[in-house]
Amino acid sequence: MRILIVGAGSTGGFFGAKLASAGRDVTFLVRPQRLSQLEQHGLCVKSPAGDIEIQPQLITSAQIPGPFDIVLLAVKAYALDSALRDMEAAVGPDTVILPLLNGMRHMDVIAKKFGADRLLGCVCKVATSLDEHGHIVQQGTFNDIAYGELDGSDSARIALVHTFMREAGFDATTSKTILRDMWEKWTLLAAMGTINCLMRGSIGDVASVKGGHAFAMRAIDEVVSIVRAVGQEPSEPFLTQAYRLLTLEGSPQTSSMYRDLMAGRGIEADQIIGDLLERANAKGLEAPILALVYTNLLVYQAQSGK
Ligand SMILES: NC(=O)C1=CN([C@@H]2O[C@H](COP(=O)(O)OP(=O)(O)OC[C@H]3O[C@@H](n4cnc5c(N)ncnc54)[C@H](OP(=O)(O)O)[C@@H]3O)[C@@H](O)[C@H]2O)C=CC1
Ligand SMILES: CC(C)(CO)C(=O)C(=O)O
Repeated sequence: MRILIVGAGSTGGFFGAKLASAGRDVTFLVRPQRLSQLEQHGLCVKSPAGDIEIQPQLITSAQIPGPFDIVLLAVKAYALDSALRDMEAAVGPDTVILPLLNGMRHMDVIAKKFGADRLLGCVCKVATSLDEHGHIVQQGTFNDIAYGELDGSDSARIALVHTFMREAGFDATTSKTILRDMWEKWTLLAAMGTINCLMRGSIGDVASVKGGHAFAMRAIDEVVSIVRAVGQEPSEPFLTQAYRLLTLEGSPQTSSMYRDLMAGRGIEADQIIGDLLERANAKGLEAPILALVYTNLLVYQAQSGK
């Protein structure tokens, strides 16, 4: 089986480097700037679990040789439309597309472009960023990826994807509740992004100051009540863990959107916050904290031009 990873950034590069190190057939679809960076310096992952350095197989859009078995889509939401155009030649009748993107909006966009039958649900949990040399830097050691058919069924192709992904140096699981998993991940991320970006600090920074815990609780409550109304009911174990994680004193946890904001990079304000706010507004739900953080992020985007 062959996988094409679209985007050799912090998530695509991370999982791709692990898969390639485990001997899988991995090709990265990249754009010219990343191509020359990776050709010169290789693909490096700096991790507390051990560094990895590989010489990746790289192609640009014009060099796609034909359909791949799996396409792992690992671009930011604002780069989605152009990435879908660039990867067209890699998608054939039997290709399965696994998107690593956060949120839910991309699912409709991909299904519209390539058909829902080519799309699997997918969630990844890893904390990675690119440093100034283009190296992937992992915070913490968690590195989970889960995937499943959108209708929760068992299928031959899920079994094949799992055979390819498992035992490659990260935690790979199949899920029969992948849509709920994606909504839960979005819940976690929207709440975490709100706490980090509005308060400009890690979960622990916010939890340790007067009023910080109460603010975090209000932000989580708001996101959870919206998700209950517009998405899928989160499970009790997820909620227990989310409230604990997002109010934990001493926790250095930050969301990737916050890390991007602090580094002056582009952010996924629309995909992670705006889309949820829009869904809440469409149902006539109050969402004062989401509205506040969304405006805050739009100001950052307007000021930075990102
Ligand atoms: N980082 C994290 O900790 C986590 C991120 N996520 C989600 O994963 C998704 C990807 O994020 P992340 O990996 O961090 O993003 P990065 O910005 O680190 O990487 C995205 C990569 O996509 C490349 N790219 C963009 N457009 C194209 C294209 N048309 N063809 C080829 N390559 C392209 C960019 O390359 P170029 O240099 O050419 O711009 C860049 O290297 C996001 O939705 C994010 O929310 C999910 C879990 C954790
Ligand atoms: C799991 C988590 C919160 C880790 O950073 C993430 O997915 C993200 O930040 O995008």
